[in-house]
Amino acid sequence: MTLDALRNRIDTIDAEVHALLMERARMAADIAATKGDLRSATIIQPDREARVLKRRFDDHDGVLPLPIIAHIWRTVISGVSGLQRPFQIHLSDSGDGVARDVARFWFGFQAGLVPADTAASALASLASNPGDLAVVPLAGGDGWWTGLGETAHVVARLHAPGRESDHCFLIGGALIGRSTEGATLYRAALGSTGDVPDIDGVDIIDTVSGPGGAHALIASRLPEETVDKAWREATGIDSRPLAIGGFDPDLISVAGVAAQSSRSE
Ligand SMILES: C=C(O[C@@H]1C=C(C(=O)O)C=C[C@H]1O)C(=O)O
Repeated sequence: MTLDALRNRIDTIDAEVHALLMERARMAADIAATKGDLRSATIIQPDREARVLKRRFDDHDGVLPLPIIAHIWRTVISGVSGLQRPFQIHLSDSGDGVARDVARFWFGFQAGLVPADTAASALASLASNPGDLAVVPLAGGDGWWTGLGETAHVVARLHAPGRESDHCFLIGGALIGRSTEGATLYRAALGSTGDVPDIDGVDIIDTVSGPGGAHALIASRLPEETVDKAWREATGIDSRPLAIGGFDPDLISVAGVAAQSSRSE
């Protein structure tokens, strides 16, 4: 085939892909109408978004590396979500650009980013803008996650391709759907010694100690009651671990595989 003929074929494919994308985007209005109240946490649903993305990863077979597929779909999902209810992303960046990279990869360049000086101020912005999201790096160790609970919750653990050791948490305001699949995250009190218990099926993600005592950020796929009982037994503390969100470990591991495949190209 000549170059012109090949380019004509690309033009035809582009028109088809574009028309299908617009058809998907037009569905946003019907979907929002079905969901009813626009001020509800059903508008942006991290569980459904994760399932859509994982289906693309599972079906993937072709020459385009997975991170490109992930980025395209994340941009589309972000756009379709924004058509239902506009939102902004509050960024707590420790100066290394990790949170910004993660936000751009997962939400595209069209998403409005609002820089925040600290994780705490990004979370405070969610309290006054409950339909917004925040991207906050775990690194830094100031235990910002102790501020999660009523007005904000973890909806995903993310990283940008090629930066898979730099985890960020995606935090949703009160009007963002809660993740119910995968692992639940808890804020759990530690004893005065700060000793961290070793419990099967419970991962310790971070610890912090401050004026309010020592706390651990833990993740588990076990039922809440099981985590509560095991934690109380192991620490001897009469305090229920507080669920502060969840994330899908499978999603991040698939994205990790995606990142590796891009590096080996
Ligand atoms: C379209 C929906 O709304 C949002 C957009 C999604 C998408 O573009 O696939 C998925 C979940 C929601 O965050 C939906 O709930 O299905």
